Amino acid sequence: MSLPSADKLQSFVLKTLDSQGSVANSNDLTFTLENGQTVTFTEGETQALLKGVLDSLASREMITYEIHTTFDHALLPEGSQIAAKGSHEALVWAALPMKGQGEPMGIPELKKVVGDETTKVGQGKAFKNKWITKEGSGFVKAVESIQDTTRAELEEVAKTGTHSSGEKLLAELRKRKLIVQRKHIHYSIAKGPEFALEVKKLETDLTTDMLNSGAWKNMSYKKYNFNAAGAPPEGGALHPLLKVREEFRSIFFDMGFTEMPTNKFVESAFWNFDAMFVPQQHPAREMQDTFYLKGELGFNVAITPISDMCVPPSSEPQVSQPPPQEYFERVKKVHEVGGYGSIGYRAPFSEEESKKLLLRTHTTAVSADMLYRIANQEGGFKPVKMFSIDRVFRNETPDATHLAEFHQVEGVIADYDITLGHLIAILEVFMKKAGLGNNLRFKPAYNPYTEPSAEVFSYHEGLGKWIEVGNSGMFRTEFVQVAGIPEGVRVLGFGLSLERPFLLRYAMNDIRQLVGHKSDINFIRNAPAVRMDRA
Ligand SMILES: N[C@@H](Cc1ccccc1)C(=O)O
Repeated sequence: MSLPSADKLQSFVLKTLDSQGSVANSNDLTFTLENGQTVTFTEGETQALLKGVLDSLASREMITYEIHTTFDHALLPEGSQIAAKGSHEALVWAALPMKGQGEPMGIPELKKVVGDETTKVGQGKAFKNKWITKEGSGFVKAVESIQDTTRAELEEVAKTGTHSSGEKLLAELRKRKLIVQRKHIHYSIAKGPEFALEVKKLETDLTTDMLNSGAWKNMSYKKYNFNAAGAPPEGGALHPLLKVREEFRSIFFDMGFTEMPTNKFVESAFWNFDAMFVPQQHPAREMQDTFYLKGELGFNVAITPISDMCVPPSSEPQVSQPPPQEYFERVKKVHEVGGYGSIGYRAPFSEEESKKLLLRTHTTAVSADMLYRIANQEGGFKPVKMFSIDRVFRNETPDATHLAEFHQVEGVIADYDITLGHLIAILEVFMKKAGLGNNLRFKPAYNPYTEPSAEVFSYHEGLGKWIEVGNSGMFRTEFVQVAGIPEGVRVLGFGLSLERPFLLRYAMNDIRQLVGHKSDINFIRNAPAVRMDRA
C-alpha cells in the first residue's frame, strides 16, 4: 500500500481543520492519493504516520490533539467457525435422529459425520444441556428443537464488537478462546493558537546576522523539545562487573575498611603460598591449578626495600625478588620443624619452589604481604581492617561457572582478642549492605592457612535456596606470628567471588557472558547496576 508523504498529510490535516473546525475522530479521515486510492488512519503504519504529523504540528502549537483508547472484540478462528456453522453441541444434536425415529448413532459414526473434535467437545455438552440422550449403545436427539446460544452470542459479537449482556459473558467467551479483546486508538484534533494553513519555517538558530539586521524580531523559532532522547555517548562504559565492584568498595569504606594495593598480578610462590603456611606439597600448587611464569629460577640478589617487594625488576622477569632474609628463614623453619605452637609439616622446604613466579591464585597473597608490613611498620603493629577486590588466576577450563580469571572480594581484620563471632558479625553486616542476603550459614571447612575455617552460605530469597558465597577463617599462628604479628592479636579473613553474586543479581547463568567471546557488548555497555534483593 502506498502512503501519503508527511508534507501532503500535513496540509490535508490543516485543510480539514480549516473547513470543519475540528476532527472528532481521526478514524473518519480519508486521504485520497494521486492514483485515486484512499488511505485511512485507523491502525498500524498509517496511524503512526498520522501521529508523526500531529506531533510535529502540535509542537508548533498549530493544532492540539488528544489520544483516545477504545476496546472491542473480534472472533478467533474457532469463534468464527461456530458463528458460521453452529456450536459443537448443536452440530452433534443436528446429526442425530430424533428419539424413536431412527437408528441411534454411536461415537465412531458421529465422528465420521461431524469430525473428531466436534464429537469430543460437543457430545458432552449436548448431553449436559439435555439435548441428546443415550439409547442402547448410541445417541439420539432428546428434544425437537434447541437454541444455539453460543452461536447467537458470537454472531452478535461479530456484528457489534461487543455483547449487550455485558462484560461477564465477554470474559467467558475470551476464556473459551472464542473471541479476543482488541485495543484501538484514535485522535481528536482541534486548532491550536498558531493555527494556519501554511507551515511556517521555524528558525533553530539565532545568528549574528539576524541580531544585526533586527530580523530576529519577526521570525518564528522552533521550540526546544525537552523530551527528545539525547544522542547516546560514544565513550567507553564501565563494565557492569566493575559497577558492582564500586558498590562493594563503598560498602567496605562505609564499614571503616582500608583498601589493599592489589595492582600486581605476578607474585612469588613465597607470598602466594609459603608465607601463608601452605605446604610446598599442596596440590593447589601443581601446574594444573596454578599458572607459573616461564623463566630461570633464582632470587634476584639485590636486597629490595619492603615497599618494592615482588615488583619484578624488568618487564620479563626471570625470578622473583627475595623477601627479607630473616623472614624467609622463619617461614622455612616453621614449615620444616614448626614453632608458634605448631609441629610444622616436617618435610623439606625448597628455596627453588619458593622463588617461582606465578599469577596470583588468590588476593590473600597481598593480604600476607600487608600483614607482614603492618607487623613490621614503624611504631609496631596497630589493629587494621583491610579489603581488596581484584583479579586472581587459576588454571581452570572455562565453563558456565568457572573462568581462568575472576575477582576476589577479600576482607582481613587484625585486632587483639577478636573471635570468630566478630568475623560472622562483620560478614553479616557486609552481606546485608551488599544485598547478598540477610541470612547466613557457616559450615566448617579446611584451608591450610586458617583454623578454624568456614564456608559461607547465603539464603537467596529470589532463588529460594542456599548458595555458597565464600570462604573464611582465622589465620593460623604459623602464618601471622611468623610474619611478626604480636601474640594476642587474631587475624580474621574472608574471601568471596565478585562474579557469583554478580550473576545472581543480573539473573545470568553463564559466567562466560561477562568476558570473552560469549559476552554481549550491548549488555556490557548498557546494563545498569542492579541489586540482587530486587528478586
Ligand atoms: N583465599 C581464600 C579465601 C579466604 C580468604 C581469607 C580467609 C579464608 C579464606 C580462597 O581463595 O578461597
